[in-house]
Amino acid sequence: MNNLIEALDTNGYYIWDDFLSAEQVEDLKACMPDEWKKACIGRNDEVMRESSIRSDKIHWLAESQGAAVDDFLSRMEEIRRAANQHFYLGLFEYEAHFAKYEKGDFYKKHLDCFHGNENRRLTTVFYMNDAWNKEDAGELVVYDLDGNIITTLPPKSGRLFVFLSEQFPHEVLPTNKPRFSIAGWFRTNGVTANQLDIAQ
Ligand SMILES: O=C(O)CCC(=O)C(=O)O
Ligand SMILES: [Fe+2]
Repeated sequence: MNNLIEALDTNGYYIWDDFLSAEQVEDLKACMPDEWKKACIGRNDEVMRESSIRSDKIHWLAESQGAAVDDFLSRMEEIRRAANQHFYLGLFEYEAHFAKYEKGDFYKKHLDCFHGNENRRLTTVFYMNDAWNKEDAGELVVYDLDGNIITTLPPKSGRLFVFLSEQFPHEVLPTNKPRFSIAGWFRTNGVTANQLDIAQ
């Protein structure tokens, strides 16, 4: 946890390898649904099924989806507390979804705090893909606000990537095989009536 806080302070992001064990990853994958929804982009009142921007499918995390999900959410709660304690970020909510990218799926360059999601402050992406090889592609490419590439991350099992949502545009390159992850966001305030989370 100290490494995370230090790296966020210095660089604004942190790559936490082996955040969960292989066994824990398997338990989490077992909590994934049989049915997935096409991911959306846009404000709640003008939700676009914009398959030219992203083509993954998602399923929101909630309580009672299994012990592994509960454990994952409590680990995120620890991160939330530590971030608040050190940075006074005032984060008080975490929302997250499983994401499934099938062969050819991608998510073009974007910031996570776009229209209607301005209160997303800290992003987490957790990967659940065993034996990921270079030819499998599907890397996360992370940029700074000037457009320079900061890092290119294979979606390696057990890896948690944490970054300040407003500072790092990023994209998921088309994957050559099924790619599973949990993307999540710590927010600064609650969801209001006319500004429900947009990605459904
Ligand atoms: O899966 C990833 O590597 C990142 C996903 C992402 O950028 C998002 O869901 O906003
Ligand atoms: Fe994103």
